[in-house]
Amino acid sequence: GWGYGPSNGPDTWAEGYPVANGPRQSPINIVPKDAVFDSNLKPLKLQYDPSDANGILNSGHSFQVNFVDDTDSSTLTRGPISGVYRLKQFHCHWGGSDDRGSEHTVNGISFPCELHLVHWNTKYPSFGDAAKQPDGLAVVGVFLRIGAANPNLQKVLDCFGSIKNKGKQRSFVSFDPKTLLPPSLEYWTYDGSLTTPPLLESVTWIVLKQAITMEMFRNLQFSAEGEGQHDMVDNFRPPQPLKGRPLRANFR
Ligand SMILES: NS(=O)(=O)c1ccc2o/c(=N\O)[nH]c2c1
Ligand SMILES: [Zn+2]
Repeated sequence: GWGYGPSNGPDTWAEGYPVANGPRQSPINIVPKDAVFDSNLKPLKLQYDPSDANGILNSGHSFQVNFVDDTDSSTLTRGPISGVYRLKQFHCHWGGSDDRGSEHTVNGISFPCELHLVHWNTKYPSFGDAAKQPDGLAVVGVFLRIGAANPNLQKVLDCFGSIKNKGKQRSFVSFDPKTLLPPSLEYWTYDGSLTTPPLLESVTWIVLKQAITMEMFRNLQFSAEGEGQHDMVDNFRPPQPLKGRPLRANFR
């Protein structure tokens, strides 16, 4: 299956997923001077219930913290979107060294890590259905830079010992993802896609301008137990062509 190695990485994905060359692919390189300030863009409204946290998994592509999403208890509203989007999961992408790892770049610069908070539009019956719609998903992207440990993110990283290998999962409860957000919620927004196969063009991207700090981790494996050591690093897709899409900002 697809991955991030030389034989199954991002440059090969178009073979199995032709949309990889589509008109609204993600991530992109963000050029702040090309962003258009839009005064109609509202502030983000994130309302999360920590009791919705429901386990942490090594998916073989990233770690993923899953949330119960059968009620409107953890939602994203306002911002560039209309309606109510439910939080389903968050995960990260990171590099094998501190000079790379994020999916979005800013003026061509990569961050060592990027956090994605994945939400789906409740006008559709499920995440799976929403993921097939042009307005189905909204992902909040947060850049992470090396610095002081974030005590809340540390709660996530402290689980990695028990989900080292692909397919491993363990309980993870009572966690508020809002604690992973920076003080400022100023954002860029554009229409894009999932950054992993199936690369569906269903994501309203909301990328925060301000980064949070973290102590870097690199102790997960792509491989299942007993399948050999394949360190989970460099699990990022490089920037894709903008193809004329507008990039908007809710700040000047
Ligand atoms: N990396 S990303 O664009 O945030 C993202 C979010 C949710 C996803 O679900 C996926 N397959 O079911 N891929 C995927 C990528
Ligand atoms: Zn992601």
